[in-house]
Amino acid sequence: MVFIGGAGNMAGAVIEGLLASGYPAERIIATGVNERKLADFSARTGVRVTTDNSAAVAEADVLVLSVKPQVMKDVCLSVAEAVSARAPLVITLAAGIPLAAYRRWLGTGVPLVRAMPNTPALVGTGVTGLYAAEDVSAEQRRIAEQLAEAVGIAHWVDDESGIDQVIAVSGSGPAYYFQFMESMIDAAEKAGMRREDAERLTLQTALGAAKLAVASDVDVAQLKRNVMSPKGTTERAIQRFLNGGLPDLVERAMGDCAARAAEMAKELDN
Ligand SMILES: NC(=O)C1=CN([C@@H]2O[C@H](COP(=O)(O)OP(=O)(O)OC[C@H]3O[C@@H](n4cnc5c(N)ncnc54)[C@H](O)[C@@H]3O)[C@@H](O)[C@H]2O)C=CC1
Ligand SMILES: O=C(O)[C@@H]1CCC=N1
Repeated sequence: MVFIGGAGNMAGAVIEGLLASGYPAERIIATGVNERKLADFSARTGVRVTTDNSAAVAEADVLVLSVKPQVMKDVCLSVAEAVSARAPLVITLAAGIPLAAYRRWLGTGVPLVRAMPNTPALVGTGVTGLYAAEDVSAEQRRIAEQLAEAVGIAHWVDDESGIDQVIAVSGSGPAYYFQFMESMIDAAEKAGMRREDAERLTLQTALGAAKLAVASDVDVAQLKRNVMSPKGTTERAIQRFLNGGLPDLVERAMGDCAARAAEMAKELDN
């Protein structure tokens, strides 16, 4: 399996998640532009690394594209010949680039899957949204799904636009929770707690809440009510969030996120 941009944040998280799930390091090649960064990544993970994208593609059965959207076109054009010659299953992780763009850049005969993972793949708790073009075989879909499931859960969408909804929920979602944790840590520190204590308590609380929600039969609204004693402390805090418009703010932020994905697609210069 070849990852173009393999030592980056997202591909690096997927690769490390794959290795932790038992995938052999010698079957992975990661490419990049920064030799030092690649050497560090190889030393840490044991995967093969190279700055030569086309040479790596020549060995690929599965090719994962994980460079920034802004450089994706140039990268695809530069490996198009190698991709046609090898005909690997191509899985792209990029936000905001429709499959139609890859067909223009790589040619029409290439089996294409869009995957939208998230960085908790690094610890095996990722979510990966998947969308396959019609000409992708059942076996190739299974390969993409296995890759996703090695690092967390997989979620297929029927329409390509569904990927933008996945971005708004789970692709970008970890950052929403990190923002919330950061705000809690800052507030606790301001109130007088030592920062390291504020971090420890905030992170364990986030972990506990997520674990409880996943393990529980009741929905999150009920779990919230279970913490709120009538006229108690939690009720006061939740009231502040509601008065401050948190639900509407979350809805608008997620709408902005999905809209940005659609906007990025329009910014492509073919
Ligand atoms: N970071 C995230 O949480 C998520 C990112 N994505 C997508 O993943 C893609 C990568 O994002 P990140 O990992 O965050 O960015 P990143 O900047 O951490 O990684 C991109 C990597 O590509 C390498 N690169 C740049 N030009 C190259 C070239 N010509 N050939 C080979 N490698 C090259 C860079 O050195 C870098 O290591 C983006 O398209 C993004 O939309 C998708 C889901 C979540
Ligand atoms: O912020 C971004 O554009 C990427 C896509 C999803 C998460 N990070």
